[in-house]
Amino acid sequence: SKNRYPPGPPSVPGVGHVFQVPTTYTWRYFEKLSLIYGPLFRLSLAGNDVLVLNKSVDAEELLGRRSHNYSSRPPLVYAGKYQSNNKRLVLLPYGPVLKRQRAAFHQMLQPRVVGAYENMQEFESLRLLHDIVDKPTKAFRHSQRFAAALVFTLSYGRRLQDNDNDLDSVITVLNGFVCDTYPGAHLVDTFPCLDLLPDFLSPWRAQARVKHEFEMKLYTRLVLEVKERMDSGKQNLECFAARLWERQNTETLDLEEMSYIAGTAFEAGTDSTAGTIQWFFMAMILYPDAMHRAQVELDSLLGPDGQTVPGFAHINELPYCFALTKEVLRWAPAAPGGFPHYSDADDEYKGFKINAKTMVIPCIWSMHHDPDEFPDPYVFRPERFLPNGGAIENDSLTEGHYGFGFGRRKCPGQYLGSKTIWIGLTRLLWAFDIQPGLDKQRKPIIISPDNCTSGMTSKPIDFEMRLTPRSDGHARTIRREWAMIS
Ligand code: HEM
Repeated sequence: SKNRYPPGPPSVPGVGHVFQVPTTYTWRYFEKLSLIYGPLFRLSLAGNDVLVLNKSVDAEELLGRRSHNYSSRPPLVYAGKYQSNNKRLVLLPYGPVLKRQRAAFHQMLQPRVVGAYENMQEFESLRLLHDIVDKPTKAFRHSQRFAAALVFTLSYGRRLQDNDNDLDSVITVLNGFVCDTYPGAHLVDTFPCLDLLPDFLSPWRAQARVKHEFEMKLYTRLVLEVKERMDSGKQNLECFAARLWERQNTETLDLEEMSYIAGTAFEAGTDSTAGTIQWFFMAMILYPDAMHRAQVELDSLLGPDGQTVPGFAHINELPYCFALTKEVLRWAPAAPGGFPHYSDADDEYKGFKINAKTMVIPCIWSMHHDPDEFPDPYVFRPERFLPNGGAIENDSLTEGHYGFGFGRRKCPGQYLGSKTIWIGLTRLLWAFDIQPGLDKQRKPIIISPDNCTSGMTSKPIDFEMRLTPRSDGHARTIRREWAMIS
């Protein structure tokens, strides 16, 4: 029948599944439902249709091949209208503003261009190693700084200051934003009629506006600083914000939009990249055999004495490190619940009706733990990505998993992000033995991937670990190389 909808759990008249869908760790709930109702199921949030996709074939078909219909985002009153003044790329509906902003991203982040950032990635990853040699207990913080420093330089054409004020500010923005955008986080997003209530009955509105002002102050200051440096003519600035100022002559980008475009690169690139590195630390503690195999590969190429730091020049000769990077992106996707897409028109798929204005959630967690596609999906096993007799040159860090999303909304930072992860992980594996922290009885502290944050992105909650240089030679090389370039 034309009116047959995908299956789903029984719902309550009027509100649908509003009170059944948890507001945290939703991907785990979706995975459970998919075992009962199948890979494609439907929920209703107070009359708004939600379609959850748990198999990659369905996501590739709907969000990929039918992307003309599934490339919008569900309207968010709190985070979209009030917090972002409808200008933040990641929440924009499909249309001319989104296309303009994505074109700006594409100019800076397309595969042809990202090769030019390798020096910067090698520089910052050496700093990461040096920071850890200096203060090994702060590895989480160092990995956050590593991720942020790269996108900061790319966005604003200068290095992130050592006092880290800008890093702290963007982390404050992000910690709020990844929760505020989560489906069900704010009642007004489920019941938009609440936006009709006056301010004195809607304290959330003032709260969202305060957040807007905070992030505007930060992002506007940063793009205006770039303009000042351009006007002073002292530097030939090669950065995202400078390109945006140049485009202003031909396009109508207002200051707020420019601030959000550059700021989005800073925030989107920091959170997901740092989170992935933190998941890597956990994987190495839980699966030490994978770490040792990668170290054997590195030592047989570069020698065991730690005299040569691996770099992009070695990427094709380190297939296991390449596969390990992909396995981290699969095993613990940075955005496990996926970013919701939104349909524009009615559609039919596999005999099911999909209404216009359906929120379509590609549950990356379920797809990456689908045993038909990834046998033993909960086990961390880089071997599953080892090129089968083929050469690594023909492989890609962004293919074979769904960590960067789908279709026309697929992550524009995927090429930069995946290479940042590769250089970060490969150098960490070369430099350190990563082991669990010890409790008071000197027994290894047990850690679990279940102990993670919940929001649009997810990362492990900070845990104790020991990072020890693999030899004095490794530590000496890191100090020497850093002294030479810093
Ligand atoms: C390991 C690193 C990264 C991961 C795992 C990741 C993952 C994702 C995912 C899953 C999406 C949603 C795609 C969809 O809607 O289907 C996304 C969107 C986005 N990412 Fe990334 N990302 C990473 C790094 C970056 C970097 C480095 C940047 C920028 C410099 C970036 C900028 C963005 C932007 C702007 C969007 C929104 C795109 C849109 O709505 O059209 N990401 N990312």
